[in-house]
Amino acid sequence: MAKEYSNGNQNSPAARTPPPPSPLRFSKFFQSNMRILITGGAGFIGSHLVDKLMENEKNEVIVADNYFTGSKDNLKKWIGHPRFELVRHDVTEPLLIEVDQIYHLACPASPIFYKYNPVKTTKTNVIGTLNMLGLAKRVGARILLTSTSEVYGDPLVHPQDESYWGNVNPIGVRSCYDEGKRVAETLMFDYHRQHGIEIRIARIFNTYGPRMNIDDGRVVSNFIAQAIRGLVYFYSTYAILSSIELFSYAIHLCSGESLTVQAPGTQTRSFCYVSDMVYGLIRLMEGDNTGPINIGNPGEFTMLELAETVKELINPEVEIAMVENTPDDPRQRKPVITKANELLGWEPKVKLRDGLPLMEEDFRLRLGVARKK
Ligand SMILES: NC(=O)c1ccc[n+]([C@@H]2O[C@H](COP(=O)([O-])OP(=O)(O)OC[C@H]3O[C@@H](n4cnc5c(N)ncnc54)[C@H](O)[C@@H]3O)[C@@H](O)[C@H]2O)c1
Ligand SMILES: O=c1ccn([C@@H]2O[C@H](COP(=O)(O)OP(=O)(O)O[C@H]3OC[C@@H](O)[C@H](O)[C@H]3O)[C@@H](O)[C@H]2O)c(=O)[nH]1
Repeated sequence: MAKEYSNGNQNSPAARTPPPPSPLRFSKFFQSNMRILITGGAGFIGSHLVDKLMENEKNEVIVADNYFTGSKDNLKKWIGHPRFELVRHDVTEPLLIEVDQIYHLACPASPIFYKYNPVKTTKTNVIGTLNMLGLAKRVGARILLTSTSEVYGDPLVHPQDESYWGNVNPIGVRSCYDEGKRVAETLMFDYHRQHGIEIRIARIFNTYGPRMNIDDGRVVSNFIAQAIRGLVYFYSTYAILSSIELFSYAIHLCSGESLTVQAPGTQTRSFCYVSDMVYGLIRLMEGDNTGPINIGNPGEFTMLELAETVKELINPEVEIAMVENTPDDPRQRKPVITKANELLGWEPKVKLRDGLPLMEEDFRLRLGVARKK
């Protein structure tokens, strides 16, 4: 008698049994426990996150980046590693891969770069985040968005905790970034509520450290590069033309390598060292809370105080110059980190005075300027 069910019958129990796993499942080839996508992983924070995640041998890391502000150089130690893949990809286009977690960082972070092509910045934040949420939905991945303190705009509440809704100009030159990130947060929560996607949102405050672009334009990288370049110009000229040192000093003053404090200089920021940031992001991804959660260092400094600190630590000779500011510059920023502390067991460890010299070393190497004995 013919078998009642055959494999060809789509309604048979046999046909409904899932197929056995690939015979390569237990082969000698590497099988990771966790495949992690990092968009924007060739950038400053992203590349440090790659370093940390690659330390775990059970992780396989894929970076997707269009290299607008990032660089393969930041990842050179991983290129060719069997657990690492680097893909040139713009997140405004869909990406079809299979991953377990997505750290979605892709977006220029420095004001001069995000203002360079504001329409593209909005597209990156909105379409890019939609695409990554679509990917998370298709494969059931958990997704973390690196949002920003800029969602608080020019805050009327100080310090800022996560319940504050912000004071953002919707039509200003910074809006592509600020409003772009606010929409990205909205999309994250709507995908969470509507489709059950597992989301995590970090609100990052000004972060600094090695590998920032030397011409990034943000305040810490500007001041460190200016202090080092100021030194090289002064000392090299001094060494060669010691008899006319006054002349060389005059040239040094005219060389533009003063610390450019944008007026009024009393505006404040809180600076987080990059290793603290990366640890916070991983704690958030691995914990149970959706966020948004502030991740930043609550130490608060005026830009004049920052300039004085850089001057003292790196180049006591360098001048401080007051220059014109840009529109909509927030007057104050300081995170409340109670949520990060209580929910993630996280707090920053590196003080500004300890982090600046670590960054100085990296900038000296890249600028080819040794510390003067
Ligand atoms: N560094 C900070 O102080 C800070 C503060 C708040 C939020 N953030 C957020 O953290 C993330 C990383 O910041 P960062 O300081 O490392 O900046 P970064 O500019 O060094 O890195 C951003 C990366 O994203 C890539 N990128 C930009 N647009 C892309 C696109 N359309 N498709 C694919 N890749 C793209 C860039 O090439 C770069 O590698 C950003 O989302 C930023 O908004 C950073
Ligand atoms: O050379 C400079 C550069 C900047 N500044 C001042 O330094 C302060 C900080 O400016 P930055 O360019 O470093 O960045 P901001 O803190 O304004 O925003 C940054 O932090 C939040 C992130 O989301 C963004 O990555 C970035 O926009 C501003 O008040 C600015 O006027 C200077 O005084 N001199």
